[in-house]
Amino acid sequence: SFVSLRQRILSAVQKNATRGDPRSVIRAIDQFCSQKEWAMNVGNEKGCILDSVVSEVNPATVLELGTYCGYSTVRIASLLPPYAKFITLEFNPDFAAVARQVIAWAGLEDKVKIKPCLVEGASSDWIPKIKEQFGIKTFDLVFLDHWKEHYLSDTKLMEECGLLRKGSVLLADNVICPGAPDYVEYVRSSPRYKSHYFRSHLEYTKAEENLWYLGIIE
Ligand SMILES: O=C(NCCNC(=O)c1cc(-c2ccc(F)cc2)cc(O)c1O)c1cc(O)ncn1
Ligand SMILES: [Mg+2]
Repeated sequence: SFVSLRQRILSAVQKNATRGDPRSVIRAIDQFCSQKEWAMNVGNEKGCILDSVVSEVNPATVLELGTYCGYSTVRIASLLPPYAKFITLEFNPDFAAVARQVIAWAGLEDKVKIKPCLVEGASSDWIPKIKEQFGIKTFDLVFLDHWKEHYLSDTKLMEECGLLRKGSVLLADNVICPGAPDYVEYVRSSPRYKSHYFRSHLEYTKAEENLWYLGIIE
């Protein structure tokens, strides 16, 4: 019967990565997606930029919007300090099902140290509930990688829900391809944000892409 791309990615992880070794899970996905089939993981080039931002911010609270197969979830979770709280939201239940298994294979599900809490459902439904559900006041880091047309509305929603503070960092994937022009326009013209971008390429291709970094200054 037909095996979906997400299932083939999971099989590649289970076949080629070592249980409990997050780096081998990342390597297995990158090898599959560069040698066999393209998939919309953030990839290794942008992934190294993500790693450097996570290491610099050293966040106690992280929100990821758009889990997909859990590739960036594993990258982020493997760099977090033991006390960190990490929530990743995925709308698509099929993606979430694969991500749970990829995160478990990396050993991050079991580790007391970090338990990325994978929440299924629309970000706009979940964002207003996060404070009470997870006992989180504000996020030190938000990684936006979900529907590109929801970047702006979800950022405004996070502001309204008081989930962002002075010093919070937002990192957005795909501001060029597929693109989030309204989001870029809003944050660039807002006095609340100091923004700049990291030049990179669309995962597993040579197409120009940027990761858009936002520091909240007010
Ligand atoms: O979050 C959901 N989809 C993934 C968002 N991510 C993307 O769409 C995405 C796309 C691309 C991309 C780039 C070039 C190209 F030719 C095709 C796709 C790259 C990326 O790096 C992404 O991150 C989703 C799905 C659904 O059915 N319901 C609710 N949410
Ligand atoms: Mg992306």
